[in-house]
Amino acid sequence: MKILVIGAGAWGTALAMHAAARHRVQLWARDAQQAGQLQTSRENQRYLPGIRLPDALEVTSGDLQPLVAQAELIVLGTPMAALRGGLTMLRDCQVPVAWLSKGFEAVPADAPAGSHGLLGNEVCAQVAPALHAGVLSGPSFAQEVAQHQPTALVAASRHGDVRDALVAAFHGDNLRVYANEDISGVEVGGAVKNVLAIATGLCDGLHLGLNARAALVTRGLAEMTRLGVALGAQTDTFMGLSGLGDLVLTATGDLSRNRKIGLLLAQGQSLEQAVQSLGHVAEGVYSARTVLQRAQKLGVEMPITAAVVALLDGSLSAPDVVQALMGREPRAE
Ligand SMILES: NC(=O)c1ccc[n+]([C@@H]2O[C@H](COP(=O)([O-])OP(=O)(O)OC[C@H]3O[C@@H](n4cnc5c(N)ncnc54)[C@H](O)[C@@H]3O)[C@@H](O)[C@H]2O)c1
Ligand SMILES: O=P(O)(O)OC[C@H](O)CO
Repeated sequence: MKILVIGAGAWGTALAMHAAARHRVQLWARDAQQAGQLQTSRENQRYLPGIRLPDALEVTSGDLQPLVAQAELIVLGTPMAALRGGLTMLRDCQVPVAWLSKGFEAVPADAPAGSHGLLGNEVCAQVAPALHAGVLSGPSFAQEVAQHQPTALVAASRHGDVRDALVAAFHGDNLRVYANEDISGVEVGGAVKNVLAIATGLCDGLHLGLNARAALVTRGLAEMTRLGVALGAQTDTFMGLSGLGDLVLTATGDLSRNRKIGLLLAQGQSLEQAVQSLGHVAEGVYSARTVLQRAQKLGVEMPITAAVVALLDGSLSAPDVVQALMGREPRAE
């Protein structure tokens, strides 16, 4: 299969490396200089330092149209902020398209009252309704996939040909890919776990203990499920790879960029300092407000998410966040 991966960050590169063992894969970087450096040095020094790119992987840049015209599967490996543009560019494609982004679109600070950001599949329905598209998600640190460590992913789409193409492209060699039709559930899991990982990073950075972290993960899963079900998702999806699976990984795994943001905030860094020192995208920072806005519109209670938003906004300090969550009225589980 001819696969085009657009975006040479950590995750796009790791999946392109993996697929190159069995398919013809082109990895496209928007920065020609970066593409040239990857192609000649055989290493993505910025995003996956120390890991050699397979010889078969072609790294390229420049005009995307000829590459798009030849591809049998196109994967958008960019952050959520670039998804709308990518899907708009690909809207007339006749081959399956998948994105790797996990989040909701951020709502600009100057957006009119009542506006809210969308999940990837909602963006796709707006800008490319005829596209056969889906998402590849699940618990997966790029670094571990690039080093061939065992990983399980979920390919979610309403279109069977997209699910099949993703399984054919990526299943094998220590990577299992499960198929799921519930794309909204899979996307809500992937977006909300990032926000919750900021909360557990903060919790661990403040040394609140293992009991507190387990409580955040469990009550966070309840929040995630409530929002997903209100958006039309299946409850079972949240017990799967993109729900509980990715929440456990991201909330507890020190490779997580979202968790690192929480840890850095606990050390007293400002949000700007934390984001800058990370050097990678932490989608929870941009999605948190949208998650809360969608929840409020639907009448869904998400106290942990609300506390993370208040922390990111600077309206609550780290100790105040703990007080706000622990001081809530008792309620039934
Ligand atoms: N890194 C992981 O372990 C991992 C795992 C699963 C999912 N994801 C998700 O994948 C998405 C990408 O994450 P990442 O870790 O690769 O990010 P990253 O910060 O490592 O890299 C982002 C890359 O996207 C590129 N980019 C940004 N806007 C672009 C545009 N308009 N066109 C082309 N390229 C553009 C940047 O130049 C950069 O190369 C995020 O939504 C993330 O949540 C990441
Ligand atoms: O590093 P994070 O926090 O963006 O998480 C990466 C992946 O989404 C984990 O599945």
